[in-house]
Amino acid sequence: MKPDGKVVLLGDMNVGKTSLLHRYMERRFEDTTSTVGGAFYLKQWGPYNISIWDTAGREQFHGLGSMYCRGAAAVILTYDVNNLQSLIELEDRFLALTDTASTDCIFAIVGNKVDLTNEYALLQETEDENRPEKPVTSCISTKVQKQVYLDDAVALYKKILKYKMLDEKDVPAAEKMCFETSAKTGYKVDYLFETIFDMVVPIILRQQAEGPLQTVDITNYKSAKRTKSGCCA
Ligand SMILES: Nc1nc2c(ncn2[C@@H]2O[C@H](COP(=O)(O)OP(=O)(O)OP(=O)(O)O)[C@@H](O)[C@H]2O)c(=O)[nH]1
Ligand SMILES: [Mg+2]
Repeated sequence: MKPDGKVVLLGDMNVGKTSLLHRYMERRFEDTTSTVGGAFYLKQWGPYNISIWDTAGREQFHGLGSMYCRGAAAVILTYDVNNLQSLIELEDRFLALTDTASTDCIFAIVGNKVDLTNEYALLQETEDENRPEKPVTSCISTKVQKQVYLDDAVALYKKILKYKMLDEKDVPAAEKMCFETSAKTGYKVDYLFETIFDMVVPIILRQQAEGPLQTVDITNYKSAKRTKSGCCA
């Protein structure tokens, strides 16, 4: 089965890429083990099958990153809001891996683990009451001051546009493409993936109009039905 489009999660080890994808696809937060290589889930979105690739953040697997990004319609650059270095790494180490992505690839920047910050209670209050998956109130009292703010992510988004030589008016606004999430509570996880899938559809249509997608290596295919997390060999 050949996916119609491809979304790739990139970012440093331990930022929560596997947990985000697991939360979205399996509706759960579980203990993970550090990813080895990469794995993908298939998500049906309307008439399209979108593959969502989880990659390994560990340095030793870095060489694989550009292979996973080949032909990608969207790249989700993930950092941990409590770890400034994880944002810096996105620019220093991961951005270059996206050179193999589709020319009209969209970029999202995602700060995960907001549940650990002292801002989280406030964020929850502003959440829509009718959301199907309301975040559970955490009882952890060891909240910390965030290390990375949305403005920092917006600044990175603008640097990406520069790097890609894209004009701000030709791409989605930075404010729309910078997200803060919690894989642990589910905060904004559906919103993140579904915003991106909607944006990927026109890219799929364009890719299909222009000819077949590059072949996707399915040796690491992970069925969406399987529940074991961290199983990426
Ligand atoms: N509190 C909190 N912990 C999280 C969250 N997301 C992930 N974690 C924890 O952070 C650790 C790393 O999560 P992973 O999802 O394995 O991170 P990863 O980015 O896939 O790491 P690599 O596979 O090594 O690249 C695990 O202990 C998770 O339980 C979150 O939103 N909140
Ligand atoms: Mg992982």
